[in-house]
Amino acid sequence: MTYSELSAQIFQKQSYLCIGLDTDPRKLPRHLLTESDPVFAFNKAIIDATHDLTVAYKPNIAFYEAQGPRGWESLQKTLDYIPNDCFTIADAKRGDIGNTSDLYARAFFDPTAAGLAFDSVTVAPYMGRDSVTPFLAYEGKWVILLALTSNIGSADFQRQLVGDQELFEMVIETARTWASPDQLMFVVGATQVDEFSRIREMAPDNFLLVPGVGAQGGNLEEVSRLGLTAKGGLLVNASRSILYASDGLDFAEKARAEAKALQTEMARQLAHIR
Ligand SMILES: O=c1ccn([C@@H]2O[C@H](COP(=O)(O)O)[C@@H](O)[C@H]2O)c(=O)[nH]1
Repeated sequence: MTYSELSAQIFQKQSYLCIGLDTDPRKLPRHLLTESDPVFAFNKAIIDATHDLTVAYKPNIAFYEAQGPRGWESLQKTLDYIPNDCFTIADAKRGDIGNTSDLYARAFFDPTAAGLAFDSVTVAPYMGRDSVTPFLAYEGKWVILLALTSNIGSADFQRQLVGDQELFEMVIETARTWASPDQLMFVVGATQVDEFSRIREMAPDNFLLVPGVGAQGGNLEEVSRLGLTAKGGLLVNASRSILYASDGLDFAEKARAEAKALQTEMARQLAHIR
């Protein structure tokens, strides 16, 4: 999906919601456990219940890898099931020396080489340019680079001064010379709202993937006020608060209600721009 297509989806659906498919087999409603693939059955029900309210789905790859080959199969089926009007994010946080990143990129971007067909993958910047550029070699595919993450440990390295900048600022400034906003987004935690204006100034056109509303307590209204652009420019993720709103027969209905509440607030915020 291109930048302008993603932007158009945001205004059409009045939503910049990204639903995180962090599907933990230990948290599935009991009635799904008799299905041949309970993880896929759960994801399918969540997608059916929410696809009109969300512009993106973000399976966190750890939840699938932890299931071995069966998990990869559930992931492939889930990806195939996501409607074409939704942007797809492999939240894998990859990045290694060039030839290894090349294979990571194939794994998430190249179905002709037995890989998956995601629109984007999250990448860690720590190993530098040659660890990131192999992902950018795929035209039309996106790198979502970790900049300022939502967790407490983000202070350990990302907030440290390198010269007169914090490390996350250097990541944003440098990575912007590697790719255009058509292929490069940044991860900025919703819990980092004090830094949002500064980040928006540094990356005025880049989409920001913002995890941390819902279970981590980030504030959607503030993130939106400081991060939205005339093109949208935000994908705000929620995972647990939507997926596990109920563990009963009504789980999909309750998930929709959670997604609807976020989308309603997003529509209200979108009315303030343009
Ligand atoms: O800084 C980051 C980067 C990634 N994540 C991921 O986003 C979701 C958040 O899940 P919630 O249940 O909505 O808290 C999860 O997959 C994380 O690995 C993040 O939280 N922060």
